[in-house]
Amino acid sequence: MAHQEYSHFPNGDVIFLDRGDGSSALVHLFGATLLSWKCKGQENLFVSSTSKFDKKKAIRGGVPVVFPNFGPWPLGPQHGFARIKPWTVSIPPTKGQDGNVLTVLSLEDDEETRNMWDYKFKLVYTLELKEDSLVSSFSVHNTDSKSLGFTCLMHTYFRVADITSTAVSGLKGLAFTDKLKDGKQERETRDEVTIDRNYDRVYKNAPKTIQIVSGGNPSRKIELITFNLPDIVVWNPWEEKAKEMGDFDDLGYKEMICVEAGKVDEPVTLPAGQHYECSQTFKSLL
Ligand SMILES: O=P(O)(O)OC[C@H]1O[C@H](O)[C@H](O)[C@@H](O)[C@@H]1O
Repeated sequence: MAHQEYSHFPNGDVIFLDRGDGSSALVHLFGATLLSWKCKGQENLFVSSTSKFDKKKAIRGGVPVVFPNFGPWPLGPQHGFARIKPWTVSIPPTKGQDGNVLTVLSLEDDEETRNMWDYKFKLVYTLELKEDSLVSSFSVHNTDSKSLGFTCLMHTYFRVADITSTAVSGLKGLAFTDKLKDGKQERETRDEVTIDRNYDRVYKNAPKTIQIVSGGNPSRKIELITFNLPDIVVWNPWEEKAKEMGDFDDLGYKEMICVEAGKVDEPVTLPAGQHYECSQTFKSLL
């Protein structure tokens, strides 16, 4: 758990949001990666104990920000550069009169990003910690004089006590692409999506609220509420692929499920001077 504790990191690497009532969040400035979200003292995110934290490779776990490309990218690294850039704190964690804590991080184009992807942009990532929820708002500002196109996604690794008693509900009837079957298009027929092997599916046009329910000890029930992030990726590497990844705990697949809200099926085209707003909210129902 050390990688999810504020005291584990050198000054300046992470920021800590604390309501003082068991509700807290920890964000690493490398990739603006949310490492921890606790509600009533209970951790709800998974971070691999073998994650590198070398400020080169994306952090394996929490919520890395995927931008400007989801998946393999001919212009740069898989899932884009936002998750491997140092972000700036625009507003440090600030407690309001309601006890909620807000912070704002940002990332702008630089020589390195323009060498891969020749656009000027500004990303603004606002996190607001409430008693039983965390609201993460993401906006992409096109500060260039030409149109730009992108996909984006919040790559959330939810912690679960037991993957075999974990289910995602709200996906029934949705068309999905199975990335493990060469992008075959299928339709979900189950009320509750459960996982018993390597999964990598992109569900399209999901409802704005879905639920991740997991049993075992502790049990969890989390609502994922999205705005302008219509697609949901469900991923678990399972045993063999987890072992192949140098930064993934061999047995970690039993304790996580990635449920990733994104705008990935159809890219956003953003005219010069415009911005795109989207958000995801985690709400603990227990
Ligand atoms: O290993 P990474 O680059 O972090 O990607 C991890 C995973 O991210 C998403 O869930 C993709 O759908 C998967 O295809 C990919 O394997």
